[in-house]
Amino acid sequence: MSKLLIKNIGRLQTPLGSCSHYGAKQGENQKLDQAAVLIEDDRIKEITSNGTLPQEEADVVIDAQGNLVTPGLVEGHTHLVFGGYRQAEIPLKLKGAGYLDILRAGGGILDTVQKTREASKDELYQKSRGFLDEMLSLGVTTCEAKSGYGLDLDTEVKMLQVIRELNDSHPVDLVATFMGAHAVPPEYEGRGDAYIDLLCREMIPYVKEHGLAEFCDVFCEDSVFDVKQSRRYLRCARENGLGLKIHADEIEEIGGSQLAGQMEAISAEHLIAIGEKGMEAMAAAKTTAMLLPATSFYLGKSYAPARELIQREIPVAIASDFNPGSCPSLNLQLAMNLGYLRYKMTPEEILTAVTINPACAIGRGSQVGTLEAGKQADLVIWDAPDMEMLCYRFGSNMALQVIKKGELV
Ligand SMILES: O=C(O)CC1=NCN=C1
Ligand SMILES: [Zn+2]
Repeated sequence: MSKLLIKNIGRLQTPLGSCSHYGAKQGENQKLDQAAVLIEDDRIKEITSNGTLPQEEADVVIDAQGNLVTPGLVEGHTHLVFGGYRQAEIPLKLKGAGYLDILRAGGGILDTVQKTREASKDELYQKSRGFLDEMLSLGVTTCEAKSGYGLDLDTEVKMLQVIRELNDSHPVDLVATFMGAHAVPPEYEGRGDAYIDLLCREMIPYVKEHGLAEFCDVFCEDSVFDVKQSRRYLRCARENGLGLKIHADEIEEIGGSQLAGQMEAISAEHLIAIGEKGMEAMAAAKTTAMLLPATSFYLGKSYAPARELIQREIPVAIASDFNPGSCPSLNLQLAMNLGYLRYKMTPEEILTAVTINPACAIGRGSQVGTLEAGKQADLVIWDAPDMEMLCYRFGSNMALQVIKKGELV
């Protein structure tokens, strides 16, 4: 049994509990000064404060040098696994082409689909492993990853197997989401309903039977999948015992966030264009709003109404949305900065939004997302005295040391 002590923690800041926080609770953090954490194997054993230390001896001692310590960051929304890149879209965007214009012209997601179908599993594995190494160095200790660049069974399975193999081999814990309804593949062009039939008849049952994903996600958007198609796909996911997520109201408001609330989806993602009815439905269902501010930044779009979502007592999470098309940045710290500067969330609300709330939105709220005895020992020692400094500084990696399952990584 190994024992690790982290001492001289100037400030230990964490949400508490295993449930998502909303409304006034979005900003509720425990703040302990002059703290210490005793870790036994991969679990937190004891937390002390005000200069006292745990009684038990430790094998290894880390001096946090008076810095801030928080839970490891939980990245709640990525398209981590993909072939190729889409840097060629930038000149088009800068000339005014919209995200959906590029998709309708057969580029965008479908460009990545072609490159992902062509890529070998090992090539995808190595590339994604490199991204995870970088995310870990930024303080991310748990990460959701979606499929959705295959749009045929073989390639979707290839992507989900890459996620499973990364989860087995990399320190970062991964949670897989099947997103076969990311776009209509070329071979089904103009036949979206028939593709939804294929997803429901063949792909979702296969994914469930082989334990390849815990959630299903759909891109409910103008010119992609409408509410009717999204509902049919999510009903099939629910019948197969998979959790429900939905890319909703990213570009146009077509009713995705309303559908999320009506179906009691665990989360709805993007919400830049969310309206009154969508907020009402999500508030009633306590569906988590997974906000993606770096995508707003990159697309030059407006920002989701985070303050109103908090006011409506909808749980708010913040994620990177790392993907080759609408957000080629995996930096969750940047998303935190944008949460401060553009969503006008407080540092406490932001900490909740990148720890316990995304942990709950990917089914890991009882294991990670807070620093408490019994939780998994995933922590970050920051080059900052407090959360205000962490949200204020941007462009640098502020993570000094990352502890994953009780080990310095
Ligand atoms: O464009 C992409 O590859 C990722 C994306 N899916 C839905 N919105 C963005
Ligand atoms: Zn996304």
